[in-house]
This record gives sequence, structure tokens and C-alpha cells, in this order.
Amino acid sequence: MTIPVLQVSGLAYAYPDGHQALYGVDLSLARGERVALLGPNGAGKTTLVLHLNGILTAGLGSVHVDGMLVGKATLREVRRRVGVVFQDPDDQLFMPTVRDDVAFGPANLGMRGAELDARVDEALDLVGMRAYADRPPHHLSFGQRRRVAVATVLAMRPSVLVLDEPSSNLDPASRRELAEILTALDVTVLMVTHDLPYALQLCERSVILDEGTIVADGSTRDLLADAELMESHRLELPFGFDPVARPVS
Ligand SMILES: Nc1ncnc2c1ncn2[C@@H]1O[C@H](COP(=O)(O)OP(=O)(O)OP(=O)(O)O)[C@@H](O)[C@H]1O
Repeated sequence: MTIPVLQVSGLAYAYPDGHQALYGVDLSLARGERVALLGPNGAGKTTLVLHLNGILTAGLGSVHVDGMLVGKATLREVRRRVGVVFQDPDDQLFMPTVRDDVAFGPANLGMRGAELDARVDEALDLVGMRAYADRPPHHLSFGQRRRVAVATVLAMRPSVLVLDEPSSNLDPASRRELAEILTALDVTVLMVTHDLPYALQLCERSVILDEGTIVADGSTRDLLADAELMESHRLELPFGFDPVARPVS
């Protein structure tokens, strides 16, 4: 039996103020899948993501990464394996140069010298940003900073890449370029997004979370084409967008 990259079982969580954000979430990701996590504002998507690398710990239920239970004892390895790219790249970039930022994670794991340089170059090549290695991140455009933020995570060679709103604040060309980069990667992806055409373009499978519960899990095209399902969970396609007519890349 193949072990899922990510296995969330019966995950329930209430914030300290008592607000119940997740009610028994079950989610399994197989290696190489790209899955979109959809849902209206306040559905619990961020709360779920924060459990995947142990920023929050389960009230009830469990999260396994490559078969490893997420918990205090495994936190360091879990954070290497679950790479989260937050919505604002400036939350992730804080070093004087792009190279230093991308080297930060692997250097923390003890990597040094030529091996570290090669790891940084590899990650920057994957996002097409090697030419910017010696630039300060704050001199880059927002779209370039997002690509570097992706590289900081890829440099850890994660088992799963979790992207929070990857297309937000990108112009159409940067949005398309990022899609090309993400589809070319050989990594399992979980992408939180309100950009439904992007979900369709990038992810064959989608999961809809609403009020802390998974209410649908299936082919992105089928879910987006189900007008009743979409409406009942406050999901709206752009005007005139036909999910059935669009090819999935
Ligand atoms: N620190 C907190 N304390 C109490 N309740 C919280 C906290 N953070 C989030 N919540 C609540 O938990 C629920 C889920 O929030 P969460 O941020 O996970 O939703 P989301 O699906 O990511 O929303 P969005 O699409 O707006 O980012 C919401 O009702 C929210 O108000």
C-alpha cells in the first residue's frame, strides 16, 4: 500500500476563544497530486493549513506527513517536508539577498559550501529567478518576490508544497508564468485559492471546505460545473466563465 503524502484524519480544532473552526476534517493527498482547497471566507482553510506543518496542533484527530505523525517530536522534519508559501512573500523574505533567503532553510539543516550553493541554484532555477540571486528581495517586484518565496520552500525539497492564494496580486502575465512554474514542478501541491479559474487550470482535483467541514471532494471541473453546489458555498465563477469549455493544463 502506498502511504499518502498527507493524511488528515478526523481533524477538529477550536480556537482558544472557543470558536470551532474545524469539525472532523478528513483529507488524503497522494504523491504528485495537485489539489485546490476552495471555500468561502471563514471556512477554515487557513486553520487547516496551519495544522499541516504543526503551527497549530490538533484538538482532535491527526495529521500525518509521509506517514509521520505531526507533533512536537517530529516538528523539525515535518516543517522540512511541508513547505508553506504564505500569501504575502514579505512574511518569508528577510535576508539581504535572494540567495541568502533561499539558503536560509537548507543552511539551518546543516548544509554548507558547494552543496548549499547547488541547492540554492536548483531552487532558483525552478522558479526562473537565478539571475536575481544577488539582488535584495525588496528591490524585486511583487511577482518576483512571490517566486523567490516559492524557491525558499523548494530549497528544502519538500514532500508537499502548500500555497496560500498563489495568484493574488499578480498581473495576468505573472499569474500565467507562475502557473507554468507550478505545473512543471515534480511535487505534490495543495493550493488554497479563491481564484477558481486558477484552480481549474492547475488542479485536477478540488476539495471544498465550508464551516469547518469538507463538503465536496472531486474533479475540479465537475465541482465548478455544479451550479447548485457552488452557490450553496458562496463560490462564484467570473462572469461568462465556463468550466466545462476550459481545457485543464
Ligand atoms: N485566532 C483566532 N481566534 C478565534 N477565531 C479565529 C481565529 N482565526 C480564525 N478564526 C475563525 O475561524 C474560522 C476559520 O477561519 P480561517 O481563517 O481558517 O478561514 P479561511 O477559510 O482561511 O478564510 P479566508 O478565505 O477569509 O482566508 C473563522 O470563523 C474565523 O473567524
